[in-house]
This record gives sequence, C-alpha cells and structure tokens, in this order.
Amino acid sequence: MSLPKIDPTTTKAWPKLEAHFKTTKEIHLKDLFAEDADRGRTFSIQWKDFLVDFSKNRITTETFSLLQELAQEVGLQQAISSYFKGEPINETEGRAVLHTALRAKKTDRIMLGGSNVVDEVYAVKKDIKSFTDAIISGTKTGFTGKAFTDVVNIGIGGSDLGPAMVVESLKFYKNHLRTHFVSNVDGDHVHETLKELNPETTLFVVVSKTFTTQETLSNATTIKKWFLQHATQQDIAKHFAAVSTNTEKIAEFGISDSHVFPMWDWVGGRFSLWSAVGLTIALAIGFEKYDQLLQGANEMDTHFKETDFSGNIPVVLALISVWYNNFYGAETEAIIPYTQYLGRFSAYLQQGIMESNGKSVDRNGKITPYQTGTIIWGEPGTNSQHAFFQLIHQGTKLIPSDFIGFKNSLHGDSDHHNKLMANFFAQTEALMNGKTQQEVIAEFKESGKSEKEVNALVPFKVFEGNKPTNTLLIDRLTPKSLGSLIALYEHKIFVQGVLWNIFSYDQWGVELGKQLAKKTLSDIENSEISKHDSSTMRLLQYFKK
Ligand SMILES: O=P(O)(O)OC[C@H]1O[C@H](O)[C@H](O)[C@@H](O)[C@@H]1O
Repeated sequence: MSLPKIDPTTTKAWPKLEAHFKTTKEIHLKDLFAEDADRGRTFSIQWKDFLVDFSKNRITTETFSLLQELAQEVGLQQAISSYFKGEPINETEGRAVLHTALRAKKTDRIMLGGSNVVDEVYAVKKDIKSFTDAIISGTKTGFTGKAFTDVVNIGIGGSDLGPAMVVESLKFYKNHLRTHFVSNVDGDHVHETLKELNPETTLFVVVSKTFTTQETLSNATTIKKWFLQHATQQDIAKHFAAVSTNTEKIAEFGISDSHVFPMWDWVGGRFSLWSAVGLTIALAIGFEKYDQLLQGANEMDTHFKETDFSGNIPVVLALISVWYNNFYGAETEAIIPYTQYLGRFSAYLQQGIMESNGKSVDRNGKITPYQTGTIIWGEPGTNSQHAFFQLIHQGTKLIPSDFIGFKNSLHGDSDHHNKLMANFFAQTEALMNGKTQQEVIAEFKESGKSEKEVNALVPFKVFEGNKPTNTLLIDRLTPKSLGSLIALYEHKIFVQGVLWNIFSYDQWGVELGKQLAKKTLSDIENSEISKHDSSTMRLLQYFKK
C-alpha cells in the first residue's frame, strides 16, 4: 500500500482551522496563560528523560484538537503503519523508507522482498563492531605497523552531515582517534585537511550511497594520490574503507572487500547515519556508545508508532509547525540548542527538513496551492542571543523556535550551567511576555529620566512578545538521548510530509544541480562553451580568460 493522497485543504478540519484562525489570531500568549493556571502542564509531554513543553504556542485546546482532526483526516495513522512496515512510500523512486529498521531490535522482523531486513542490518552491525574494535584497540594497523590515530570521513550531504553532527555532539564521549570530515569539492577543504595528517596512521572512510557523487569521488581520488606519494598501491587496502550500495564502483576504486560496508536503497542519504554511514561515529565513540545512539532512536520510534496523537511528540511538534506555516504564514523556524556540542544540529536538520519537504508538487502530481517545507536555521544559545535574537524579539517576522536544553551538564561546572540555563528559561519567557508600554515607563521613571526623554524612547523599548517557542528539556546529552532527539525530528519531517500530501523521500531538485554542474564543467575544461543565457555566458568567458 502507498501513502494516502489527501489534499489537506479538502478535509473538513482545514476550513474549520481557517475559521478558528480568524477568531484567535489576535490572542496573546500571556492571556492564554492567565486563563489557565495549569497551561504549562496541559500542553506538555513527559516521556522518558524528555520534557517537551509546547504551552508557549498560540494554540488553545480547540486549536489542538482541530489539528489532530486534520491528522486523522489525512490518514496519518495509516501512513505511520506503512512507513514502519517498509511499504514503498518513496513512490517516485519506488522504494521503502526504512531507516527505522536500522535501529530495530534484533528480534524484530521487517520483511522486504521476502527477507527479514533486520537480519541483514545486524550482520553489517557485527562487521562494524569487529572493524571499529580492531582500529580503536590498535590491532588493525597502518602500512608501517603503527596504530591509527586519525580517521577521515569523505562524503557529502547525508554521507557527511549526520556523522559530522553526531561526532561533534558526542565529543565528550570520544576516544583517542582524531576525526576529520572532508566534504566540499572546493580544494581548500581537502588540502587543508591533508596538512594535518600522517599517511602512516590515517584511516580514510569513503562514504557515498551511490558512489557516483562528484565531490566525494574527487576528494577520495585526491586523497588516494596523496597517499600513494607515501605508500604503495597494496597499502590502500589497509587505509581505505568504503560505505555504499554500489559495491562495483568501490571495487574499481581499489578498496579491499573486507573494508566494504554495504547499505541499502531503502535508506535515504539524509536518514543514513544509523547505517554503516555512521562508521566514523562508531570509530570516534566506540561501538557500544554508537549502539546506544541507535537504541535511543528505537525508543523514539516506539513512542511515535504507539502513542496517541495528543501525547505524541513528533506529531505534536509537526502539527504546531503546520499551524504557523499554513495559517500564520511563518516561513522559517529556528532551532536553538543550549549546548555548544549541538553546534552542527541545525545544519544537519537543514538537510533533513529542507531536502525532504522542500516540494511544491503534491502526491497526485499537482502544484500545492498551500505552503510546504519550512526554512530551518539556528545556532547554539547563548551565542545566538547576541547575534540574531533581536530580530526574533522585535522584528516583523514570526519565527517559531525550538529551544533544546539539558538539565545536567557534562562538565559538572554548576556555575556555568546555571547561568546557561537561566538564559534558556528567561528567553522563552521574555519572547512570550514581551514588555508593555507601562512596564517600560515604570522602568524609566525608576531610573530618573525626564518625561520628554521617556516619551522619546518608549516605542523602541516596547516588546510585543507573543513569540512562540517549544522547550525540549532533556536530562543529559548522551548517545541515547541524542538518538531519540534526532529520531524525533525525523518523524516530525514524516508527519509534515503526510499533512502536506507531498513525497518527502526524493530530492529531484538536487539531482538537477548535479547534472548541470557536469555540463558546465565541460564548458570550463573544453575550448567551446555550449549555449547559455547572456549572463552565464559572460561569466564563463570572464572566468576562462
Ligand atoms: O551518499 P551520496 O550518494 O554520495 O549522496 C550524497 C548526497 O547527494 C545529494 O546531495 C543528495 O541530495 C543527498 O541526499 C545525498 O546525501
């Protein structure tokens, strides 16, 4: 069975939401809190070591129930079941979407084409374990017999962002291996990285689902050439590993069979860190902790699959996001983690969210008459407070934001952590409450300013407030809680795709870019330039001169 193909605007809930929006859009969050003393509890979900508070949103109990009606009417429950069962919900590519199988329990059975994919997943996990154990312990060595000290992940997009984000996020748990990520086709990236490396003690992991991506193959080839300046062809087998679905191409590159880790076409690139694409993660933190990351994701999968919509974290966050995107016309969402470790989290989510739901054709092949994918951005707090928060507080745009914080720090320095978390709580409160004219005047009066001075400054110091936020307060940043957090956003993406009636698991827009770059490269390398518009033509001629 495929996904339902229901245009959300044709549901009964949609016009009800439109009417409801008209009557509630002026409501201030402060008033909603004044009406219900227990609002913070009413609109929050406590699940394992997560407390998700969504009370600081412009929703009433009626909004919440209408949004759930919408989810029922577009067939979300059936869609969730199709997703987990491995039905070919990636219809335009004729594939299942089974990253959830990568973190399934060993005893689970997920049948695809007559075989249980969980068995295949566990066979590869076994290989990942023995390979990473041997590299970390130093039993597998480089060509001069020395233990490995450095690992370079060569990949781009999903073959880079996931592993890079997780390794950075779990830096606290890292072992002695230094990790590097080379992704950009810009030579600065690879050449700068090579300066830091010793060929005798560096392991290169080439990660590419297709093994045809220009950036990855160029970087891998440059690195191989560099390596061969110091070693022999035979030594490549010891220093290179590969992760791909395309085993033929790997063989052409000269990587030894025992260092090849397969993945499957039912894993999308941007959801692949749970597969062997996460090899660099397993190398950096060890297999056991890598497996805890997978367990955390599996727990979120179970929560998502089995919980009613009203208490289901990914569903609730997706519905709220749709409320702002499609009714308030909000275009962007900010993700603000209050830990430096999650510095790459929003960059990672940009691919996950924008590549998945950046679509304008629905599942019936028609242009969507409504908005779809949100623009995602963000930086850790408190740095972001001193950068772009001004616009969130007092700008003209509505920017719903997710604040992600941790009850306990990893460093144990309570002075720093208390200050950090004071900012974390104070910001969402300030974004909600704002500051009224009366409050500003009272403050000025206390500071002894004249009436003239006060009147001149008051308008600039008033904060409207009413800025929506979700607060995700998690016990501690661990491999497991990170796994759950990532899976939460993966499922939010899925729910939004279902609500918008779009296909979230293809990326034809990116494919186009790949084809065009090939044609332009031949224009640059050959004497003749093919046909272009006058701007591109002039730029190419200028570049070649
Ligand atoms: O893993 P690869 O096949 O090299 O693909 C790397 C990336 O290529 C494109 O940018 C796709 O849109 C991404 O989804 C993918 O992650």
